[in-house]
Amino acid sequence: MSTSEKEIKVLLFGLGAIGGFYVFVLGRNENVSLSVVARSNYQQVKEHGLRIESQNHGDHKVNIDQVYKSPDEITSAFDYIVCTHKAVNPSKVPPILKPATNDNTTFVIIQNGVGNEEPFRTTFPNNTIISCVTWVGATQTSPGLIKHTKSEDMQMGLFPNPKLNSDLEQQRLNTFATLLATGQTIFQVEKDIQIKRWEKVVWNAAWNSITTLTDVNTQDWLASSPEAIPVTKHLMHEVIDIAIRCKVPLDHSLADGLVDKISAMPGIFSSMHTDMKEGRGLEVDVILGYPMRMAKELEMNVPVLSTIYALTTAVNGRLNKL
Ligand SMILES: NC(=O)C1=CN([C@@H]2O[C@H](COP(=O)(O)OP(=O)(O)OC[C@H]3O[C@@H](n4cnc5c(N)ncnc54)[C@H](OP(=O)(O)O)[C@@H]3O)[C@@H](O)[C@H]2O)C=CC1
Ligand SMILES: CC(C)(CO)C(=O)C(=O)O
Repeated sequence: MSTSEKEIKVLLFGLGAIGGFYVFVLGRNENVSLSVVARSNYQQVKEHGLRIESQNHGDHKVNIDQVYKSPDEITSAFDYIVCTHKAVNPSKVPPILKPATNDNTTFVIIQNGVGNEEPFRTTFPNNTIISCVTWVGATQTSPGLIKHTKSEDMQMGLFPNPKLNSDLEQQRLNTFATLLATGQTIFQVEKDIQIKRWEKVVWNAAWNSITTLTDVNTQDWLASSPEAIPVTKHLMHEVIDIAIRCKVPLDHSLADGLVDKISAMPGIFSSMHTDMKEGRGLEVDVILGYPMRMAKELEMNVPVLSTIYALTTAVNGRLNKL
């Protein structure tokens, strides 16, 4: 099928570890015309393409139709823009995507954190947003090479737009779900994706910040002192309390469940730890900052979250000066 015959135009913005994985998945759809915006790996991907080595899917060269250096080069609108950049400066990216959009463009946000949708809704008030929580474990080990572990799952759902017809939004969600199914990845469609976003942020607020602040993996952290587990659970309970006050119905049993889950896994680091090691800015705002802001607005006392937020923000400040 030639590019002009393909029916669904998809742009992926943020071609790193997670972006590389989902480009691979979407590229398995013959009817998708697939474009990417690549930055540090632009030259490599433009000249030699993108490769994935996946413990679940095998080794592949990824099908990409068009590689852009910046959205400024784009002159027509896409049906879907999949955003897999790190949310380090959440409100900076949506405005730069404007050349690739019109009111029919659906945004698909695949990022850790909470509150990620708000800057997209502010910039694009007439558009559909699909919000996704991924449990894919992946790293870009060299420009244009994505290594994917066995970890693979995703939950997705609408960030409903009261200005739009709900059938239209549902249809856009269903179409994207079909692309993921044809791409043979694991996912579930959720009625209330905010529950999954906050559940994941309880996980990330703990493990991403602790691995970054200590530079030890999760197993070594848990065994490091008798305080490690109670402190971690205290932090998780504070984030759960904030979610509940924000009317997202989490259950406090989640904290025990997440500690049991990590205890059963080999020691891992996190995407935030990778950023720290690479000297890049951290996703403090969406993982710790948004819950912190909500806690302040609601006049809640969250001593462990405040401490972890202050320490991680200091590390982020140091990295931003490098
Ligand atoms: N990696 C993982 O295992 C997991 C990650 N996540 C989440 O997924 C999201 C993506 O993470 P991950 O793939 O690891 O991140 P990476 O750092 O590997 O990839 C992000 C990509 O976005 C690009 N990018 C960022 N800003 C811009 C910009 N302004 N213009 C063009 N390109 C840009 C980066 O380019 P450049 O290389 O030039 O910086 C990079 O290629 C994050 O929210 C993360 O928390 C969730 C679960 C697991
Ligand atoms: C891969 C995983 C699930 C590990 O906690 C993650 O979300 C991250 O590193 O940000």
